[in-house]
Amino acid sequence: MPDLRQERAVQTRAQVLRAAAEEFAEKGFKSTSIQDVAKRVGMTKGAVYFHFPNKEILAIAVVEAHYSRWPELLEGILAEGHPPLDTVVRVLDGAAQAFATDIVVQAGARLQLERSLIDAELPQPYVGWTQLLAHLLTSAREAGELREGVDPEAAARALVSGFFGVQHVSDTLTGRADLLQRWPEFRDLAMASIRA
Ligand SMILES: CCC[C@@H]1OCC(CO)=C1C(=O)O
Repeated sequence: MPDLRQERAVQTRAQVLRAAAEEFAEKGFKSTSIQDVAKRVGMTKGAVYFHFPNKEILAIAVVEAHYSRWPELLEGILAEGHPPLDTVVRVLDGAAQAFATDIVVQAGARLQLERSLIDAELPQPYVGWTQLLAHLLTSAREAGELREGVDPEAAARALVSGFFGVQHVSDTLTGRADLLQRWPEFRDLAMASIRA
């Protein structure tokens, strides 16, 4: 018999995390209180503190949930067996979709922007994406898909900066409403410059 109490606790933690993501995405770290999160999820403050002893720990959990999306996304695309450069495009298109629609991803991005205001050890931003793309772009070079002279590490850094900039500009100007139009504009330019 599965431990129903354990199952309940896992569900409650997930509900609190989502409510916190909605609050953080909307108002930012400083303007969000545990009380706001509790009210949003329809629980007592004590119930929230049981899962997350303070707001900093809650912010870390939201940022970690944000980053947990990417290995899942990559796994699904790798299973489809596309050539490496096509995989790069699909992974970044998937990330754009997530930034446009996933409140946990949006909250994680905002918390990372506010990291200097948060007294917590948040994961270092951008490095995970850079390593992921550098690995795929190295495979693309080995498969002859990259233009002569394109360095996979440099291209990975440029793609991460470009993607970050596009989603940030879109968020600032339209709350990411135009992200799925704006992202392909940059993507097509960038891919044309590195494709063999
Ligand atoms: C794929 C671009 C990188 C991505 O853009 C926003 C953000 C949030 O911190 C990112 C990260 O930390 O890697």
